[in-house]
Amino acid sequence: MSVEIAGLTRRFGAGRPALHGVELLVRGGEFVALLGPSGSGKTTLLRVLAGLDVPDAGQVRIDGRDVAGVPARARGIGFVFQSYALFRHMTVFENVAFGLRVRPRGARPREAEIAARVRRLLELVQVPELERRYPEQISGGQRQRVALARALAIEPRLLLLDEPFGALDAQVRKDLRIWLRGLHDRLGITTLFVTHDQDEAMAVADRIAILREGRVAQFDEPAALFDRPADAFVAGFLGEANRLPCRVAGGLAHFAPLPLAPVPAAVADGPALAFVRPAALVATPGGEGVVRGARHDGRVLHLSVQLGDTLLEATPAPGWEGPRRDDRCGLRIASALVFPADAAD
Ligand SMILES: Nc1ncnc2c1ncn2[C@@H]1O[C@H](COP(=O)(O)OP(=O)(O)OP(=O)(O)O)[C@@H](O)[C@H]1O
Repeated sequence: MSVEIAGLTRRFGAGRPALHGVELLVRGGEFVALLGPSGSGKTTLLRVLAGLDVPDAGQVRIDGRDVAGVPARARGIGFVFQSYALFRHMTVFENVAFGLRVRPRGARPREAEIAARVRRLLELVQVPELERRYPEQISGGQRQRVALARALAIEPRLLLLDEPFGALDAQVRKDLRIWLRGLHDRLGITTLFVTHDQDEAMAVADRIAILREGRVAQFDEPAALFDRPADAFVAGFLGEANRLPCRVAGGLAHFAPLPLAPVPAAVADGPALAFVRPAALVATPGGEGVVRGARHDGRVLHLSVQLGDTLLEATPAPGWEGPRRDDRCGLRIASALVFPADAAD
């Protein structure tokens, strides 16, 4: 089911709106992550989509239909919010059955059908043996699976997940996100997923919407966001990057007084800011830099290099075996993302 969001604005009192003209077009069956700094409006956006909050302006269309005035329960949306924990006084079974039991009489399935559907869902989320337990008797990861089963019980057309794995440790999170993506692919439900975790967003989403101060800064595939950020905010927000003030003249960014060769820059002449990923800052033996730290992450070696007063994250050139602390080195920029300084943060 597609989701079209146009000009969506939500204010809470005076000051900057929580949502400030959000535009987003999510295709049916897509898995979209919403990523952004704290307070950028991610949760507010999900709440408005779910019908739990009302926008001051703008439109939400689900499968082409304007949902303004449609109450949450009638929207056919499943959600897993951190704040919507499982009901503690209900068993796992009753938690999952809840969404079906509260339906109006005419739309409510018969008891045998509810039971069959709950068991199918518990199989689907791989916790069929837990149906008689209470939430406090199962693990955090199992609770999240049950919460998801509860959200899926109403056969939603759209699934909204707000940091569903937030409280879990790193390995469980990883396992669950892979599993969630597989589940999404099997069921084909359009999914919007809020996360703080860039790696998580990159790993699960078809496309990522980067939110900033209540607006969508960029909405694109993970690799495109990384390689072709729309602005300095996105370039600095996603992944690691060295930020190097520079001056652009005639299509080249110059880094004086730092001893770095100029690089091509497609921006107007004037002060600018270059973002250089550590992998694109190549260190070679001998030169004006000094290796201050070397760290292996199991795959590649990361160097901290002091150049003048600046500490930069770099990568040794192929063939430079085992650079050590206090070694001298030179640096070469293999590629940079350059933005005019006045537009940069
Ligand atoms: N009920 C509310 N009353 C007043 N202000 C609110 C309310 N809900 C959200 N806000 C404000 O709206 C802005 C956006 O909040 P929101 O929770 O949507 O951000 P977020 O991106 O989800 O943040 P986080 O990553 O920290 O969860 C924040 O400045 C927040 O303080």
